Amino acid sequence: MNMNDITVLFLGPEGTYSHQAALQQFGQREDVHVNFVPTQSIPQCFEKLENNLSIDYSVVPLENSTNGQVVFSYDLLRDLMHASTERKSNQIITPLEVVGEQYVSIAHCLISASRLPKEIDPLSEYKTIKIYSHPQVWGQVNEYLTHLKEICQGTKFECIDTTSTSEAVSKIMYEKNSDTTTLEIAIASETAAHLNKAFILEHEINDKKGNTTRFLVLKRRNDEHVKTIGAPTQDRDFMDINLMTFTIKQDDPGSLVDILTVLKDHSVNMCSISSRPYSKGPKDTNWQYIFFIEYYYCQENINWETFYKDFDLKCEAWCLWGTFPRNERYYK
Ligand SMILES: O=C(O)C(=O)C[C@]1(C(=O)O)C=C[C@@H](O)C=C1
Repeated sequence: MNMNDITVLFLGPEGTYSHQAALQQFGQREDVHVNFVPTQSIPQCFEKLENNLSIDYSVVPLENSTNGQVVFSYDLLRDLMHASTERKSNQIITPLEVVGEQYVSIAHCLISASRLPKEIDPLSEYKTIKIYSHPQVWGQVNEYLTHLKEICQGTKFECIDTTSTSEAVSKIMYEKNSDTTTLEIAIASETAAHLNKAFILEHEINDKKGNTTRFLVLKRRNDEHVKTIGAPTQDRDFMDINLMTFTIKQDDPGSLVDILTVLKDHSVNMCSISSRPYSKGPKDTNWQYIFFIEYYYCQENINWETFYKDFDLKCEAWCLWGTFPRNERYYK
């Protein structure tokens, strides 16, 4: 492999929405050769990037415009913060950082291994219909599945999780089902159907047209070799975003408000906030949370040094995941 090659990991196999995100981020590059490498799970996108120096980037889904957080990714960010031992005061320095974001349009199709006599009409003839897809998808096609169940009143439906949407198509194509009373179908993109030479029974079955998933681009922190890609630049029209996670002094009344007041006092404009359950160890009490915030990072009028000092005083622990340019697709 050439020194100028870069290797990008994504949730595979080819044809997933994560693959599409990786192509959008790196596919146009003419200065380097990009190797796109599929992996089997979102945890592997983190683990391999951290430990395998031949991997330069990972692209992971973060949130969907219809059904919200991709909890697998949120929890992996949380767990990595928790496992990291490098610390400056209350700031935790993780081995991975975020250097970019991507937005992919989600257009799910109902897919079968072979052509059915009449698109979706004959589905009611099956005793059982097994539908395979990535768990994130069920909340994106809820209304469609309800409608399908109404058409097929006598049919038993089973929704089966796969590691990705494209993997769902591979499953129905290559794992032969000899039971003629059971139909196995998948929900995935048109690209996944074409790559596997499968048949599309119905296009655009997601409940909301314009459904979009947001992805993060990760790399090893301070990896100079790949520093240039996705790093914030000064001469762009788009804003830079910071992603931060933090935990609060749980039993102090007003501790979350105190932290958010630091943003207000420094005129830092927050653009998202969410939380996930958090515990430091098996003996920890339930109902503790880690918070994820994003804010616009523009230099004008803000003294970032004092901002981070004040932030550090109010948090139990915090981690700055990186500064990255707001992707132009955000505005579409
Ligand atoms: O299975 C895929 O195709 C993926 O890339 C994963 C994923 C996700 O986890 O959100 C990506 C986009 C869609 O929202 C559904 C699934």
